[in-house]
Amino acid sequence: METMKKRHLETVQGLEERFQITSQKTQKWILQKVRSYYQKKLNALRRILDLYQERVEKNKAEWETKVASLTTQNKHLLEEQRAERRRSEEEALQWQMEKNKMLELFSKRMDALQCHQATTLQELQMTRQEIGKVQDLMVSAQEQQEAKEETERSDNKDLTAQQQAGSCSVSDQPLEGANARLEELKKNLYQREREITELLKAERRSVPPVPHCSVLLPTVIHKAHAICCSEAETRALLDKMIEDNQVALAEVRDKLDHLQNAADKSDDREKTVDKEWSNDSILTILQDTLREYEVCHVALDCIKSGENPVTNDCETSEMEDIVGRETNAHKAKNVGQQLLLLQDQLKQEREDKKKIIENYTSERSTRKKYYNMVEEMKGKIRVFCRIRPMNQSEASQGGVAAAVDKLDDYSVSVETPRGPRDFVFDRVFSAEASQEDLFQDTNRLIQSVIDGYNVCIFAYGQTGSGKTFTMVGDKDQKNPGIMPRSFNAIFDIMRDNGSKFDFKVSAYMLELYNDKLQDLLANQAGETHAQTQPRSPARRVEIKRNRKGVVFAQGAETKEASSTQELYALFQQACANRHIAATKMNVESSRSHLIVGIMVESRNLTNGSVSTGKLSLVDLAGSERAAKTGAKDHQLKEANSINKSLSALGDVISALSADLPHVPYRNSKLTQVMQDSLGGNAKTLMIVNISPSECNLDETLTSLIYATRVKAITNNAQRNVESKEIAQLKEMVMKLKSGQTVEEVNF
Ligand SMILES: Nc1ncnc2c1ncn2[C@@H]1O[C@H](COP(=O)(O)OP(=O)(O)OP(=O)(O)O)[C@@H](O)[C@H]1O
Repeated sequence: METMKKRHLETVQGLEERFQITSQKTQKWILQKVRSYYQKKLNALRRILDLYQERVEKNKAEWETKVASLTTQNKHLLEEQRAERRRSEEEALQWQMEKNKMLELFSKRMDALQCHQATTLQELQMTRQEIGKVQDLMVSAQEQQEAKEETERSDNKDLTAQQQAGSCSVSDQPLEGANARLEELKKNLYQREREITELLKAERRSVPPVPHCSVLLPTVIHKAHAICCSEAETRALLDKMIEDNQVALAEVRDKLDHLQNAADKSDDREKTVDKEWSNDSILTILQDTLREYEVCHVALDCIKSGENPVTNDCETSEMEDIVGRETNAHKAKNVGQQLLLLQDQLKQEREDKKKIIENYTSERSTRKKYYNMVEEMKGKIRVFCRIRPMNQSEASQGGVAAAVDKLDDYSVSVETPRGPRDFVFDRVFSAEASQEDLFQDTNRLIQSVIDGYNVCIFAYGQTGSGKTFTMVGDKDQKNPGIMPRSFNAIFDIMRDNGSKFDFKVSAYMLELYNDKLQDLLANQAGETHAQTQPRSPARRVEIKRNRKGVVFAQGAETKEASSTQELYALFQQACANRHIAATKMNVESSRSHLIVGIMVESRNLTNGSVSTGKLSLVDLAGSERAAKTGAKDHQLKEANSINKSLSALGDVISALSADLPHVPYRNSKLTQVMQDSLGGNAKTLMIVNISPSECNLDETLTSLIYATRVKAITNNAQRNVESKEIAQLKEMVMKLKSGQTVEEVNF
């Protein structure tokens, strides 16, 4: 038992020892396992941490670059903002200066007006004095007449009926003349008084404590008009007075002769003292009246012609001759002095008027300039009008007198059977204006193209009115038009900005002939066509619009040009391919619409942004009547197609100017081509060309009405500019589309 117990204990001990050994081993193993598990986990976590750290580092670096680029951009923006502020301050200063100038002009004009008012008052005073004198004269004449009649009745009752009648009518006549003159003078006086009251009222009404040009200008213009009108009225009155005076003078002379004859005869027959006295007194009255009329006549003539009045010895003696007697010399001198005064006043008034007109014209120009600027800012299409010189055929048909007249830089007047009709445009160019003059006002738009705007310049007008001359120039290019001048201007501006921008110029040139778009650059250079024969079909050209609404010609050959010469060579190639033919109205009539598109891409070297401007230059074919141009067969077809497209253009213009919801752009290819220029996002300039001749009056009026409607259309010009990143992405897309490989780009 003891042995069994001992063995059992030994076994238990052994088991316990084995268990301990096993459990120690297991524990170690488990510990090892756990350790290696956690070690692995730790390693994995370390790797993840490393990765995260790597990423954080990378992100940090990226953010730092971004922050750096944003800081630079911000710096640029701040600089730009500062420059902008400086510019606007300068502009504000300029505006202020202009405003001050206008105020100064206004105050000068007010002075002139006040001067005019003072002169008019003086004139009134003198007219009153004159009326007083005439009234005195009338009273004394009437008294003399009554006294004479009294004497005649009592002392000389046997005077012949004929003599009585003669003397009566003779003595009544001057009174009637004087009465009429008095009435006229009174009328004149009342009118001047009314004018002055009105002027004073207007002045009181229109002068606010701090005058504002826009409020004052209409009043000033109104006053200037009123002065012009009053001057014209005064002239008319003066003419009438001279006329009446002449009639009265002739009548008095006749009567005087008649009376003298009668007196001579009666002298022979009956030489009674009473009769002599009577005839003498009548003669004296008549002679005095005659003298007065003569003096009046000379005075009126002097006033009218603006000559010096009778003041020096020689002239005084002339006056004395007119007056005829020593006793009247004194009177004549008085009249001479009055005339001198009147002359001075008249001279002063003329000078005032001249000044007012000058001020008015300069102010009108300034006003129009600012008005145009505001209109341009609003996005209004600008319209210039150009009058062509009269050609030989017009001169032979309707004479050299023009039916169209340039009133000033902004208005043109057309003489219609119903009277003159005026049209106002952004600029009006007369027949004498040179190509240079016209382009000076167009140049600003070329800068806009470089800045990334879409610009369209097109010429419109009847056939032979000078569209091609304006857009292209003459045949031998002695007077180049807008197109070649624009090419020069583009490259000039590019040269000036070469240090800040990288430029790329490309162009397409199309013609719209018989409602088909033809690519004028698709043919080989130098290849010319039989001018009226249709060309072999080239690649199909279609008009498309991009997402921004900018029109482009899909399928048209777009060629790059690196200099004016290269661009001009392309243009010459296009012109050589154009359809031109002789018509009755024009020996070189364009039978198609010419469309030149020049794209200018400018990459800003500082911030990498890219802007793309497009200049569309359009020389439209002329509207024409078959009867006038003598079109037949295929020329008639061409003319119909031209008129159809122009009528579609007219419909688009009508819809846009009337703000209709639907604009029928799709009715013609021409309107599709010009969609972004009319009511689109382009800055547009229309040049309406007109003939000066009366024989083209209907067409001229139609063109001007058409152009006036275009003036009402508003575009929404926007810059086409993209950031560096977008430009790069676009470039990549283009390369990928054309199958090229692209390098990875870090933004
Ligand atoms: N301002 C101008 N000064 C001198 N000559 C001019 C002027 N405008 C036009 N001409 C001349 O008048 C003629 C007709 O002009 P042009 O060919 O430019 O007319 P058009 O309007 O283009 O006609 P079409 O619509 O038929 O093509 C040309 O000989 C041209 O040289």
